Amino acid sequence: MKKNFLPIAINISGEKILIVGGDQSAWKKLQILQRYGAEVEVLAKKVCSGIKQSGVTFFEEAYHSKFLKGYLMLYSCTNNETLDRQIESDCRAAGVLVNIHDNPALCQFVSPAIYRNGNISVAVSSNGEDVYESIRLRNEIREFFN
Ligand SMILES: C[C@@]1(CC(=O)O)c2cc3[nH]c(cc4nc(cc5[nH]c(cc(n2)[C@H]1CCC(=O)O)[C@@](C)(CC(=O)O)[C@@H]5CCC(=O)O)C(CC(=O)O)=C4CCC(=O)O)c(CCC(=O)O)c3CC(=O)O
Ligand SMILES: NC(=O)C1=CN([C@@H]2O[C@H](COP(=O)(O)OP(=O)(O)OC[C@H]3O[C@@H](n4cnc5c(N)ncnc54)[C@H](O)[C@@H]3O)[C@@H](O)[C@H]2O)C=CC1
Repeated sequence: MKKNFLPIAINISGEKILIVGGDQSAWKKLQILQRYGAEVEVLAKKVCSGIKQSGVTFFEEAYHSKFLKGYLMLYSCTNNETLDRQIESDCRAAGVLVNIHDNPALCQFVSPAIYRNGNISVAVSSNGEDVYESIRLRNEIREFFN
């Protein structure tokens, strides 16, 4: 079935977010989430030094569904599609909102390209169909405001 993603703005203050995966994609995702003050934790077999030095709580372990307790949402940034499928199904069972960073077919929600200025956020999403167009348009919006 074709997916339809509804743009919403969700409060993350006081909520915990888990990133699975600990390399460059996870690092980029962490930096975006931290701009919104999210309380992020990272779980990966190997966590890169940038993430380790950023001060977030991290677990250098293999993924297991037992980790899912207490999170509002989870972003998977692994390099393993079989694992991502497992994570998606575990999250749905546990009631944790799930995003698989490079696989819209497995995403319960997708991440927009964001322009932020104080309380104003403009979020561009392509229904998960064309991320490059979302980024291009966000960059035009940034130019428009600056
Ligand atoms: C579905 C979605 C899932 C999700 O992540 O939620 C998704 C999926 C995919 N991304 C891919 C590639 C890249 N994505 C980025 C970057 C971003 N991707 C983001 C969102 C989304 N990406 C969601 C859809 C959003 C929408 O609806 O439009 C942004 C906007 C927000 C964020 O990640 O938080 C963030 C910009 C952050 C910023 O600038 O602020 C870069 C550039 C980079 O990494 O620097 C590359 C190239 C990397 C390279 O190749 O080097 C591919 C492979 C495509 C292909 O090759 O064809 C897929 C899979 C596919 O499209 O099928
Ligand atoms: N680096 C980038 O900017 C981009 C990467 N990608 C894709 O995204 C994926 C991730 O890329 P990178 O961040 O470069 O990561 P990477 O491929 O270097 O590392 C994957 C991460 O997942 C962790 N991991 C793997 N199996 C695990 C398990 N069972 N339990 C816990 N953690 C596990 C690893 O320890 C590592 O931290 C790859 O598939 C890559 O092709 C896509 C677009 C851009």
